[in-house]
Amino acid sequence: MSSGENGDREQEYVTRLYARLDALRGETRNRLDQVLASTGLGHQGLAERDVTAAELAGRVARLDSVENGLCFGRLDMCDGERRYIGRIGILDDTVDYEPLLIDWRAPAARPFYVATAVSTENARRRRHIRTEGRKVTGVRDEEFDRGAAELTGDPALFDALNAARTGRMADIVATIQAEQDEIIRAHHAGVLVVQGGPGTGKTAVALHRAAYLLYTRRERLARSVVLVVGPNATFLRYIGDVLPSLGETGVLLATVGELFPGVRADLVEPPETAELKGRLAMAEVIAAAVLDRQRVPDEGGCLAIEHDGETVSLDRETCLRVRAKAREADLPHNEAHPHFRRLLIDELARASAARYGTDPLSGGSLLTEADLEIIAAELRANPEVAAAAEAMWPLLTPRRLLAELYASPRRLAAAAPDLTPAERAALFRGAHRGWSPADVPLLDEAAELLGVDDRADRAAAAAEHEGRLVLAQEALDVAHGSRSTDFDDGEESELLTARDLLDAEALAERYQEADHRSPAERAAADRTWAFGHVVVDEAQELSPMAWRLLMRRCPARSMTIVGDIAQTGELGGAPSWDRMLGPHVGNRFRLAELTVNYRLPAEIAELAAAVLRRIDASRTAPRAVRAAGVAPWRQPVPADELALAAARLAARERAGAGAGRIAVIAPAGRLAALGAAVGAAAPDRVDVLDPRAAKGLEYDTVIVVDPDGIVAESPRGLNDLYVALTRPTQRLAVLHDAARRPAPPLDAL
Ligand SMILES: Nc1ncnc2c1ncn2[C@@H]1O[C@H](COP(=O)(O)OP(=O)(O)OP(=O)(O)O)[C@@H](O)[C@H]1O
Repeated sequence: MSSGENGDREQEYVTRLYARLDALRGETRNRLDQVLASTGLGHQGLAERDVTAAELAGRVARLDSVENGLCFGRLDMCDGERRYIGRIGILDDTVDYEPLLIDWRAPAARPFYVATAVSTENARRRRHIRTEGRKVTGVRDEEFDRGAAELTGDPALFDALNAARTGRMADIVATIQAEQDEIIRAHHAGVLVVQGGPGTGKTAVALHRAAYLLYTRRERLARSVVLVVGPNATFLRYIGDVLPSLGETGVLLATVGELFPGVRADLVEPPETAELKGRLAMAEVIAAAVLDRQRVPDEGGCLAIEHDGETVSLDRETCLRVRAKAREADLPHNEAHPHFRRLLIDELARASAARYGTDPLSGGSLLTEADLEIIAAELRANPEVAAAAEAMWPLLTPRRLLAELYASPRRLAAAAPDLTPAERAALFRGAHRGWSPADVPLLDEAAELLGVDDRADRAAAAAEHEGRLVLAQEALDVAHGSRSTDFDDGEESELLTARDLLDAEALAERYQEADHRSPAERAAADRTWAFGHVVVDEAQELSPMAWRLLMRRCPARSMTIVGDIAQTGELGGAPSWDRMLGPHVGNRFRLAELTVNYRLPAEIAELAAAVLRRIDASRTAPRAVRAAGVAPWRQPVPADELALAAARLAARERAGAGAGRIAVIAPAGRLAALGAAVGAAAPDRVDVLDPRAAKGLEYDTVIVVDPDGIVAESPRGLNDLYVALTRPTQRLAVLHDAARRPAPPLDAL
């Protein structure tokens, strides 16, 4: 990129933009201070103040977040118009509010991403402006009338692709490519699936699409929140800077395991158990487990209650009838409990009436409806009746249901008759040891079927309100008691006191703390939150049960789903998009494809493509846009020296990689030894991980240790190897046991 005269001129413009940005920040902060300081508002006024304050605080955060790379491009249109393109839109307050800077998401910015010499979109020139801090460091032009640079000749893109990795994903707003732009701005309102090989920018595109949707539908999405789902916490940390750098902070990033408020899903369990729990059949198991908790006396048994010195009993058939009637209401289990209890008491009352009040002559009842009601009222107060109702139709939390299911071979057998004994044994857990990520969709399923038992919450809320009333009354009494008594006759009645204006109820409302959490925080704490849009990354890994949970979180089915079927590593993951999404949206999803590999240099991409052919000969590998000049290499090492050799190589690569980052990717079984060796030789900027943890991440150099071990370690081992080989942006080394050549195609290195 050159700077020179153009650079000086752009520097002037950019300086002006930053001056305007500073002024906007100052104005917005002042308004926020004023709003926060406003007093004397009624209850309604306070609520409105909080909304305005949250809106202004969001605007301040947005203005602060765009400091770096505020302006990165300019479009010169054929009619002489100039458009500066940047992270946000800024208007000129001195001249008719002309746009000084156009938000990259605005329609007017689109030609910057899609114009070519063939289709110029009325643009004459595209200018890339590079800045460091507030200083313009380079300017480069593409003149469309002279033939715009091909993709392979775009230096702004190559600078970004060749830059050393920092361990945090960066936004690509200055270099979005046309096929990516089309997906980011897609009008499709429903489910959009983005399929693409590794390094095609799926994650980048999905995050920029979230930012785009927030821009175009801010009013609605800011309130209903965008949820971004990723495979693990490391990945979410890796992508965590992208949306804030685009000025979007009100987004919730979470793994599926984090989507059941109050549950920490940190239990590690065998992949086979996770796969089993992810099967669609588990929905039926949970439903059967709920029904199994609605108990009646065993064959030949009966329900017997001591009441009023007598035993009142219901036989099994009557209990079955009561249960069937309660089920007919088709309510969630907990919500049906009061109904069941009412029906049970009615039957007990009838049985009791039959004992006390049968006419010896006619056999009919001697008791009136009113008598029956009295007996029922007595039964309602009888603790034995309450205990029987609880035993037959217990109020259950999802956690209790699942923990007691896992803990009981009898319950497992009753709820999961179609599972094999070995599968049921895999679900069995003698003692409760916490929850795994695969348990979360099951807890969610249970929550749906059980319904909310919010009696405790309601009682707590009532107690709190009561407490506020007492406080308010005391406050009013103090105000009344401390009023001036120095009145002339008749004067007192002319003066209004706090008591005249307010009653305790109204004052209590004012004491009620406003909910100061952001919409994203509130969404995170609410299992029933309906997100406005859901982005799912590495979507191929999700189990059918996880999809059920996600679909519940997004009733509007406004979703961007990105992934690569060829990278599926989880046993319960997707074999195809149709199979995965069919049960939820049929064929009502749009499939878009990304075909260019921005991560891998051509030399490594070629090797990865050979592995892909072995996974599925019908799949086409994405085309690489650049060469690194370094062919991947293979190093045979005696088996017992693999860890040491990998550590030495990592240290050497680290010394040569500048500020870059290195990964050692190996079978899970080797991680402990490798971690120790690498930790001693090259403690920082080197990660040691298995392919599953490496999913979605990227490094300047990758050292794959024991590739055959990776393949052997899981039924989807070849997919895992594919993931490992597709993580580097520059260099790839393969270390293997010297006693054997690795399996093809790595043997050809
Ligand atoms: N238009 C672009 N400009 C600059 N960099 C880009 C562009 N598109 C993608 N990249 C970079 O390419 C790399 C790969 O992108 P990303 O991680 O989004 O790919 P992916 O398809 O999600 O890969 P995987 O399937 O391996 O997770 C990232 O460093 C990303 O920033």
